[in-house]
Amino acid sequence: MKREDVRRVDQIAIGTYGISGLVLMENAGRGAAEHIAALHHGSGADVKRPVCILCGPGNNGGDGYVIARHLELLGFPVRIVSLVPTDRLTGDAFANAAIAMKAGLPIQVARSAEDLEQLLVDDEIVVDCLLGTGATGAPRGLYADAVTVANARRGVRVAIDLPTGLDCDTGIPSDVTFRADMTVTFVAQKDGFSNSEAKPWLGTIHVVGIGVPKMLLMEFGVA
Ligand SMILES: NC(=O)C1=CN([C@@H]2O[C@H](COP(=O)(O)OP(=O)(O)OC[C@H]3O[C@@H](n4cnc5c(N)ncnc54)[C@H](OP(=O)(O)O)[C@@H]3O)[C@@H](O)[C@H]2O)[C@H](O)CC1
Ligand SMILES: [K+]
Repeated sequence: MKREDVRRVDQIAIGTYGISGLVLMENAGRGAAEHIAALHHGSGADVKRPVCILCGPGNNGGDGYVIARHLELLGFPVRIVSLVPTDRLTGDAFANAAIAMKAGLPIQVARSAEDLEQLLVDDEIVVDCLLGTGATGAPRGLYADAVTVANARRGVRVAIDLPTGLDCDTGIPSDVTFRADMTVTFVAQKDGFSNSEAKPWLGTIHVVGIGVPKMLLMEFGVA
């Protein structure tokens, strides 16, 4: 699907079908958490690798707060690094950040590249909830820093909905693009994911359904 179509599906699911955006976000985050947890089984060790979730200013970041809550339930040590103060979040993202805060999930705010250098460490699962379908152009400022630092760390990288920096309609990566080992994308594959240029940045792709009715998916030709 094209970026604007998947955003339209989101709006219709909420506006016409009456599904709460919180329900869509919960389905997205829970589905993503289950794929991240499945990464662990291969290692055999019963110690679960710590997970660091990088959250941006929008609903892609909002997914990260849901992912954190579900991964904690699955036994993973989780922490959230937000690139914005949580009171800057709005809507469903703010709602889930507030739940995460009340639930005692560790949240740190990164305000500079230096902060990010200290906050991101090796041997973690790093989850990219920085920018999703709301991104326009190459990652700017602190978002570019976060991608650069995350790519430099030794660990497993997971992109949520799309790797920050990758244009999901064309598959063309920016100079600074999150190099994911796995991408969990919502509703349907994004058209750009079929571009071979995108492969090094996507890793293994999983599509997670978020409860959008089949009738609506059929209208957009994805069911
Ligand atoms: N049906 C679905 O697919 C669902 C998707 N979900 C998730 O929601 C995101 C889309 O969320 P949205 O809030 O629309 O957008 P983002 O989270 O991607 O954030 C975009 C904001 O980030 C700023 N921005 C945009 N481009 C850049 C850039 N190049 N560099 C830095 N910052 C950027 C911008 O904020 P401003 O204040 O600067 O305008 C954008 O507003 C989707 O991807 C899914 O993960 C739902 O959770 C479930 C349903
Ligand atoms: K992302």
